[in-house]
Amino acid sequence: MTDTFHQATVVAPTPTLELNNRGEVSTFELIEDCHHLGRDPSWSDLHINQIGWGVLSRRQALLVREGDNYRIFDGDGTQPSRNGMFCNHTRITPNTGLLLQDGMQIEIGLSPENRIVATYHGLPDRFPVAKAVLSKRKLNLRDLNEWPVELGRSPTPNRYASMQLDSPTVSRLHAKVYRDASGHLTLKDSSTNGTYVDGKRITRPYPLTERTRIQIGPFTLVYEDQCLALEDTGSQIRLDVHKLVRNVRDKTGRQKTILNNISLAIEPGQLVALVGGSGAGKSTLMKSLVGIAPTTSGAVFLNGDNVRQNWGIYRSQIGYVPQDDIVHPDLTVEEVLRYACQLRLPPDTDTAAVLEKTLEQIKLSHVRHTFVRNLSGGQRKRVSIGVELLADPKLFFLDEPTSGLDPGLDKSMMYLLRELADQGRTVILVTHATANISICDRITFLGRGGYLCYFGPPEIANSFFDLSENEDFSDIYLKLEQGSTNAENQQVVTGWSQRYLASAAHKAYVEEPLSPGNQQQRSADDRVYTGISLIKQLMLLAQRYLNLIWRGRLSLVLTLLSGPIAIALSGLILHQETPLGLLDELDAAQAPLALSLVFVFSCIAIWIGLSSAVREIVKESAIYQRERLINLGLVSYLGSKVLIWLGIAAAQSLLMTVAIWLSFLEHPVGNLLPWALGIFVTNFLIVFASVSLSLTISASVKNENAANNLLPLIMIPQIIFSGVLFDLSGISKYLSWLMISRWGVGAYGALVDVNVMVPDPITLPDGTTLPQVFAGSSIYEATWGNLGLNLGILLVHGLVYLLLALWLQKRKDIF
Ligand SMILES: Nc1ncnc2c1ncn2[C@@H]1O[C@H](COP(=O)(O)OP(=O)(O)OP(=O)(O)O)[C@@H](O)[C@H]1O
Repeated sequence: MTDTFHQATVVAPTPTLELNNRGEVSTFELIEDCHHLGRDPSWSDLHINQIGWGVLSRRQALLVREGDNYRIFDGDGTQPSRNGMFCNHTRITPNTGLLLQDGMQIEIGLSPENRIVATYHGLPDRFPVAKAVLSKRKLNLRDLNEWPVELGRSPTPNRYASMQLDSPTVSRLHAKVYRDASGHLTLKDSSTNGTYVDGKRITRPYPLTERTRIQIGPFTLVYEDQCLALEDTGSQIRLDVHKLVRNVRDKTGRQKTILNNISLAIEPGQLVALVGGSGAGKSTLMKSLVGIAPTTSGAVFLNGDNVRQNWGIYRSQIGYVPQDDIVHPDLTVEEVLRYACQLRLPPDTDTAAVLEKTLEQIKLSHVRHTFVRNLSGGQRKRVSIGVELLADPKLFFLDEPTSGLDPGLDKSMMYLLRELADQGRTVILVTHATANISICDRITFLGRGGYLCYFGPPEIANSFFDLSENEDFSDIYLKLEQGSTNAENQQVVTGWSQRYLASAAHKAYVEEPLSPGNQQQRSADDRVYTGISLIKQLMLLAQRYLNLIWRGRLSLVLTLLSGPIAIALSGLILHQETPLGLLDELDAAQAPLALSLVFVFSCIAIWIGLSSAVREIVKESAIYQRERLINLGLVSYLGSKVLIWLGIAAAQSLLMTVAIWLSFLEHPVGNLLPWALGIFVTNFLIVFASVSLSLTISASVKNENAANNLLPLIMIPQIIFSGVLFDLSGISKYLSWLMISRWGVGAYGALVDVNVMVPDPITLPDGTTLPQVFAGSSIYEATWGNLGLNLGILLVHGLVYLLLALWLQKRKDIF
């Protein structure tokens, strides 16, 4: 037996590039040092010229060997391709390109309906590729024998027919795919935040067809060839801003442009500052990027999707901290975060764990039990940031997060934002503080009139604006403010803007990386979904509101006591009179006195109702706007206020009834129903109608001052048109129908039965009768019909005001 020695031939595997165009696959071996990919036969050696591959440019990519692998450049290496190439939504540029690693996927074009996915199979790399790049997964449904397929944050353990989609906004069992006897597949949503198909939230079982795109939280799945494939983990968001223009009318009605043809390309993971002089248009630009401000022309694309048309999908992936604080000052840090967590995240979320993680992220664990109002400005901003971080957004907008902070806090805030960007988030902030601007990846300098004067790395800005050695970043502001008149200054600004458009920086940082969005028009899904059930949201909001009211309990006590005190004072003045009880011998002065007293009761109840709730909506309008953009239901929001105020109104009415009982020895007769019950019900309905009216005022004004100023204007007609001080006839009679006081006094008058207190008129010997101060009125008739009418109309007043408040709030909706 001879030993044979087989020499093993080590064959170096050849890297390949596999192009997948909606199921049609072309594979190329990469053997040369340099390859050209495209449809141009004279230029490309990796050449494709088949029908249906139009998304590929004539000169799509250049591949140059680098070590064991290839570096890929967009276009021909100098000019970018038409549809661009992306890795994890970051555009590959013609200049620096991207070093390919085994398993990497490159997308050619951003349109989900029409793009090519190129997979590079190279030599396994010593350095692992970022997890997100390789996290594409596929579930073959063809041979599955367990149904349904579970999709969610935490599907049943050890279940093969499942896909785990780990994000705070995804429910544990978010959606399921069922198969019927004939093999048809149906997608059913069982989530809080919704399952979307092609941009629309599904509200009933959805039959899956070839290339159905399912969006669950940040994840995108595609059903294709009987497989469910994870197309995008949504862990990275790029922003492409195309020629944004916003025209508005100024006070004189003249049209003015506040955003002037702005284009930007913001890559995933970048920290971008929007800077410029006051009124340059930074906040307007930011709101347009968030998608909450309209634009006259142009569009903003997130990963290729038009933000306004796809708001429903991106809503949970966008964090937005506006200029005003979006947290209640009378809650503790932990309470703010807990309520936000319960309102925004699925009910099966581990709230405690999310809270801990967020507190750590914003570095506020040590002040978790401190009231927000007792925090420093920087800490308060961090709480607002924390509220937004709960849902782990991949795109973060902050409007002046460092305003009013000292230099140290400004620095630590900027470093916090840098950290967030380094974790893969795209962070965009408006700022006036430029001391730490150098840690940003891009700065966007706007000049007056919304002109883009610079967009690029901070280190190049100085040379672009010709700053001398003695000048620093703040001198750019001065350069853009030059000119002694508005017209001169505008010329300076447009000069810089034109210079930028013609610059190499514009080519490198805007033109080349800017990607065409998905141009398919889609009607926006503009409904607000509450996520958790309406009742649950109502109870949560009511609980939060009660908590807030309890924190201001001194004013609550004053509200509760003011009615009884006013009644006690009236009782003190009238201690020798019997205004409410029926006298054995009728007295002409009693009925007017009784009317004056019930008029006072009525005014007290109206004032209490009006004054206590008139600031309740307007004072939290920033919080409302932000929460409404996420999932706040209108009915549950207003309902929570009404629910609490109904409770307070009941307590007030009870205390007032007790005060009447104690202050006046003679009580009304109570022919229709026990007097105490009647007074309680009347008082309750007056307070209810007044609170509803005050909520309407609160919903209609811009600030708390305006609400306060309106109070006397609302109260005075209630006094004048009550029907007690003056006789009402003609138009004033009809106007009085609009007053709560008219019906309040009517109900009290019927209960006290003021008509029966009126003695017969005195007849003179000549047969004429002496005129009476008060001769009785049908308004105070003590019948069930009249009492019911007065109480019923008080109820109608309350309900109509609430509907009005609802409508006013709805009008504030952006979507
Ligand atoms: N809806 C609107 N109608 C009319 N003018 C508007 C409207 N929105 C903004 N403006 C005007 O557009 C300009 C830019 O406003 P914007 O708030 O975006 O500026 P800014 O750069 O953020 O200013 P600041 O730094 O002072 O906050 C201002 O002159 C503002 O008055």
